[in-house]
Amino acid sequence: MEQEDFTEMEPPPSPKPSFVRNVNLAAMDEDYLYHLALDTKHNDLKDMFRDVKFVCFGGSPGRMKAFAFYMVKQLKYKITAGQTLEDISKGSDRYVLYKVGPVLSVSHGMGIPSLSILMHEILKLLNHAGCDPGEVMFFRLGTSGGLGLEPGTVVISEAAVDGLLRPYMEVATLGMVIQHPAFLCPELNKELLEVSKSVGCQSVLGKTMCTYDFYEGQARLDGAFCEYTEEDKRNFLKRAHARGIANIEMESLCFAAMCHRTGVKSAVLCVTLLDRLQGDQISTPHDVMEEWQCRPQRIIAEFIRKKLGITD
Ligand SMILES: O=P(O)(O)O[C@@H]1C[C@H](O)[C@@H](CO)O1
Ligand SMILES: O=c1cc[nH]c(=O)[nH]1
Repeated sequence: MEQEDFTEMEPPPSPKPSFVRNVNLAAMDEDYLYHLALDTKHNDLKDMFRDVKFVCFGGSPGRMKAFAFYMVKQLKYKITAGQTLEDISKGSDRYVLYKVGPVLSVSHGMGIPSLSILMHEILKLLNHAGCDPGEVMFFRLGTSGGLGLEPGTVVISEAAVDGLLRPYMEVATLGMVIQHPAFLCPELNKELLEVSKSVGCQSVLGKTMCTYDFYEGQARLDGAFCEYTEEDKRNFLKRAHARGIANIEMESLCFAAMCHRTGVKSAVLCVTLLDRLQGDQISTPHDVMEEWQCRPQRIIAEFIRKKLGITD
C-alpha cells in the first residue's frame, strides 16, 4: 500500500512565545537544572543570562566550544584580563555551555533523548533569567547526510519529519502518544538563505528527515545489522527525496517541535557530509569535514552580527 503523503501538511499557527508552559514551575521554591550543573539557589541566573538573545545548539562539545571562540572574534567581544571563556556547565560533564555576550553556545549530544533533556533545561534557564521569549532565537548548527546534494551544501530546514515522513514528533506520555508539530519559521529561513549567499555558502531550503538511529534508521547498508536490500534502500531514499526531503539527521524533529511549542523563533542549519543517494560511509578527509562543519556557524555568525549592527 502506498504510504500516506504528510509532507504537504499545513503548518499550525505558532503560539504566543513563552519559554515554559507548566503551572507546576511557579510553585517550586528552587529549580535544579541538573544536567547543566546550575540551579536557582546557588546561581544568580538573572545576572548570568538575562541578556541572552541567541542560543546556538550543536551535537559535539568541541564544535560548540570552537563556535564560542569564533563568536568572540565575530562579535569583537572583550574578555577581561585574567579571564578565559569557561564552560559554564563544566560541573555536569554532560553538555558544554559557553556564553559570549548575548550568544549561548551549547552542545546537545547525539539524538532526540539527549537533545530533549537539554531543551527543557535551557528553556527553564532562560525563563528563570527573565529573558523575553519574543526576543530570543534558537539555532541548531549540525551535520547530516544529503539527498542529491553536493556534499558541503548547507540545508536550512523548512520542517522536520520523522522516519515515516510525518511532520510531528510523537512522545509517549502517561501511556498515550502525543503528537507535536515540527514546523520552522519560513520568514527566518528566507533571511538565513540570503545571509548564506552573502557569506558564500552553498545553501538550500528543504525538509529534513530526523531518525532515531544513524544506521538502520537512515537506511544504511553498513550497520551491524541490515535486513533489507540495496534496492529497498534506494527506493526508500528516492521516495523521501521526491517528497522534498533534502537531508537526514537525528535531532531536528525534537528541536523544531519543542521550539514550535514555545513559539520561539528557530532554525535548523545542517551541512551535508555525503550524498546518501551515492553511499553510506563518511570517508571525507577530516580537514575538509572540519571546514564544512563551520559553514552553518559562519551563516549564523553573520546573521547575529547583522542583528547586532556589527560591521567591519
Ligand atoms: O549536531 P550533529 O552534527 O552532531 O548531528 C548529527 C546527527 C547525529 O547526532 C550525529 C550523527 O553522526 O550527527
Ligand atoms: O549521514 C549522516 C551524517 C551526519 N549525521 C547523520 O545523522 N547522518
